[in-house]
Order: sequence, then C-alpha cells, then structure tokens
Amino acid sequence: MSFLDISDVTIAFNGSRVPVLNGVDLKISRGEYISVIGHSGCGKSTLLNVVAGLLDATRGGVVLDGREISGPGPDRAVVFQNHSLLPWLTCYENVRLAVDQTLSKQMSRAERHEWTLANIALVRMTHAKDKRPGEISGGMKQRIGIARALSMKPKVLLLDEPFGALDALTRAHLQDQVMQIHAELGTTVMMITHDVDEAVLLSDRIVMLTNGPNARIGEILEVDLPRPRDRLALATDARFISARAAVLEFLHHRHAAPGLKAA
Ligand SMILES: Nc1ncnc2c1ncn2[C@@H]1O[C@H](COP(=O)(O)OP(=O)(O)OP(=O)(O)O)[C@@H](O)[C@H]1O
Repeated sequence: MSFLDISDVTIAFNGSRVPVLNGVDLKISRGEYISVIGHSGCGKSTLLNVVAGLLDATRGGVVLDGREISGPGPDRAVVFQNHSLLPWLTCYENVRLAVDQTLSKQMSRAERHEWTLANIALVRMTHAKDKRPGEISGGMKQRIGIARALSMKPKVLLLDEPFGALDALTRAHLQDQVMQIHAELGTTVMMITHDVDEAVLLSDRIVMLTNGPNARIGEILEVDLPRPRDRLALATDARFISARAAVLEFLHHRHAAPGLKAA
C-alpha cells in the first residue's frame, strides 16, 4: 500500500449536484515530492484541504500510513501562501508553541528548546529568532512557517502555494532551501503551485488537474531529473525543457483556462 493514498476523492459544496473535484485517485510514496498544478479554481486547495483534514470528502477518502484521515492532525503540517504566524510571539516562540503542542509527551523541556532551535537553523533563521513577524520580511516569515511545520515532525508536509506571495529572487532562494530540506529529511511533500518551473524543479511527479467543475487528474508527469538539482544547470537541460513544455502544453493547449481557449 502507498504511504499517502487519495482514493476517489469527490467534493460537492453545499449539496451542489456538480462536484468541484470528481474521483481523484492519487498514490504517493514515502519521501516523494508531488506538485499539483491546474488553473485557478479547479480545486487544488480543496484537494489539499481534504488531505489536511480541514474538509471532508463527499465521496472517497484519504489514508495516510495505513490510517484513514478524519480531521486535522500534527502528522500533516500545512504551510499557506500567506504566513499564519502569531504576531505577538517571536519567531522562536511561534515554532516553540507548535513543538510544545505536539511533542511535549516525547521530549523534555530542554529537548524541545534544542529541537526548536534546530528547526529554526534548518531554515537559516537563527539570526532573527527573537524578532516578531512584523519585524521580518515575507520570505523570512515563510521560512519560519516552514520551520514551524517541520518542527511537528509531520508525516506529510502540505504546501499551499508557499512561495506565491514572494518576489522572484526570494522565491528562488526558498525553493532551493526546500529542496535541500527535502533531501536532508526525506519528508513527503504535496505542494500546490501555479508556477510550472517551480513544479518541474522541485517535484518527482507533477499532477495536472483538468478545469473544474468536475475536475479530475488529467495527467501525471514523472520528472526524470537527477537530484540534487541546480536551477542554473537545468535551465539548458533538455529533460527540464521538455518536462516544462509538457506541463505548459497541458495547461495552455489541452486544458486552457476557461474562456481563453483558442477558437
Ligand atoms: N467552502 C466552499 N464553499 C463553496 N465553494 C467553494 C468552497 N471552497 C472552494 N469552493 C469552490 O471550489 C472551487 C475550487 O476552489 P479551490 O480554492 O480549491 O481552487 P484552486 O484550484 O485552489 O484555486 P486557486 O488556484 O485560484 O487558488 C472554486 O470554484 C471555489 O469557488
């Protein structure tokens, strides 16, 4: 059995007869990095929310590591596009809170302190650990959000457009950091993105959703690129270029945004 098993997930909001997502089946292996891409409104966040346990599927369900998901839990940590740090706490305190909430039975106070610092160091934020969210940049806030998520030792890291609100350079920097963390920890990741280059650079597989309503998985692309990946070297790599072209072809030709399809 796969590590994360999304099976026949169908979501219809408010008793609507036409579901947003219809019959989504996806099997994810332990340690895999999966991106979900598709046009705005097709149901990407809805799918992620089902895996997070924030939303119940109308039909179908999700099994993680042999256990059916019902409701949110610390085994699935979510990082959203806009940080959700508590503004009155420092970076250290934001991460520490999550550590205390999830690991107080397994770790002593001193161990939780060290673990908090280790996760802040993992995202290279030690220098700003005593600052509050209002005193740091958007990219730094996302790094603390990622540290907080990882500090809970989740089985799956759920990233909902985590770099979407960042400028291009900060975004590239964070993508590189997430790649390094994924290599170091072997975390299973499910990431939603609109960015084709980001999906190809980071993923083992790219799941492409068709347009909603009634969205389903249109195609899954295996990204056949060795790791570690270097963005500069990949820019001219024929395999990168062809993977990118395949996703663009899916999004802009076969499943163009509603209303934009060429006549
Ligand atoms: N709680 C809700 N109640 C009713 N409809 C909803 C609810 N949440 C989402 N929807 C609808 O479901 C569809 C899919 O929304 P979702 O946010 O999952 O799309 P998305 O692919 O993540 O979009 P984007 O890329 O713009 O973030 C949309 O039509 C949206 O309006």
